[in-house]
Amino acid sequence: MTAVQRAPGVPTSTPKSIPKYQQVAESKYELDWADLVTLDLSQFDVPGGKEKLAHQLRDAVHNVGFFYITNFGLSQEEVDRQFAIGKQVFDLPVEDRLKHRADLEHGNYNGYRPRGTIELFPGLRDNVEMYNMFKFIPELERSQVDIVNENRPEIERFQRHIAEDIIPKLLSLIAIILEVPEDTLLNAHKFDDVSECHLRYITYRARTAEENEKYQNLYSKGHTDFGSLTLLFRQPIAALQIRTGDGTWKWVKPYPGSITVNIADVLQFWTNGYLKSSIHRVVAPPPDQAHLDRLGLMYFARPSGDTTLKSLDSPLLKRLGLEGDEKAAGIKAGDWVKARVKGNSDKAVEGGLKEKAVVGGIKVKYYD
Ligand SMILES: O=C(O)CCC(=O)C(=O)O
Ligand SMILES: [Fe+2]
Repeated sequence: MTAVQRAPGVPTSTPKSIPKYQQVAESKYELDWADLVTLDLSQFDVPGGKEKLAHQLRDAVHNVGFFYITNFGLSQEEVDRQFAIGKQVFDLPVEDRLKHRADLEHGNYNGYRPRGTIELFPGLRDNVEMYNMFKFIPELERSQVDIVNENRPEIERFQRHIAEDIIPKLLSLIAIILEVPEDTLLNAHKFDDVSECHLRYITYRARTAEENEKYQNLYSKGHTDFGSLTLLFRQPIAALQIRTGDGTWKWVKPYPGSITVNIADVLQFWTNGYLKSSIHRVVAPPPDQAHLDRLGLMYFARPSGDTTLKSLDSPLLKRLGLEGDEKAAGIKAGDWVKARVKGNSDKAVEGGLKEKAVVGGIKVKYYD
């Protein structure tokens, strides 16, 4: 394993003990769940396994943009330790987190994003807080709350397993689908390269029934993610919904031992739309969970900042006639992500924002 880079002043003492995290029970409500495929990543290294997984994934990444993975090499105990650390971070007085606020105004997500940064409707702000930890490499070092410093080796091991094992497997499968050399996408996602990849602790503070009505039950507007792949560790509080081709919303069921994965913008650009950066939103949980603060754990994979959004040279895309629209070719992936982060600070408009210019004349859509 690569040596852990320690930031100056990071204590090396044994971390203080943290209460075990207890995941809540699933909702009893039978919701309109999305039907998503599950990839068993333990099959990746068996002979012929990759090809089978790629075959299984093809429709999901092209038409749906969401799927589950299982057997990804992290135990529920290791995952729950991250939830436990995340809980400690959000249990701190807000002033402690604010000392490590991300420079959102310049499109930088590294650090704490306070509640209320996004205006969902005019005068109505969000209930989301995030603590984003970029890769622990010297160029991306920043100050952190003590609880993160104290548990840094464990957080880094977790983050590295995702970045150096799970993400490469998924990117290889996508390369197989696109009929490009298996390391094509991987080469743009090296751990030591500067990128916006991050591990995120996130919490949605519960709202009252009156608040939910005012907000039309919306916690987070329908959006696409900015980078290449998003991993959402199992979250038993139902709230995530994906938008299907016919414009209806389906709930994402939290299956034990799974991670929900979605395709994000950069993969869509690289494939001229063949891979679907799919629209999702977060809404108030069903009545038996609506009173609970919803803690989440996510990983956002994003390519090296200096790669561009130019589409890949892929035999599959050629056969499908999906080359050509090169509006995005000159845009750097890092600039795209920064512009989208910055755009989150824009004011809400009366009647709902439907479309917003990001960079290079390219627009994204938003949904209530
Ligand atoms: O909290 C969730 O379930 C999804 C959050 C999300 O879509 C995001 O942070 O981009
Ligand atoms: Fe998202």
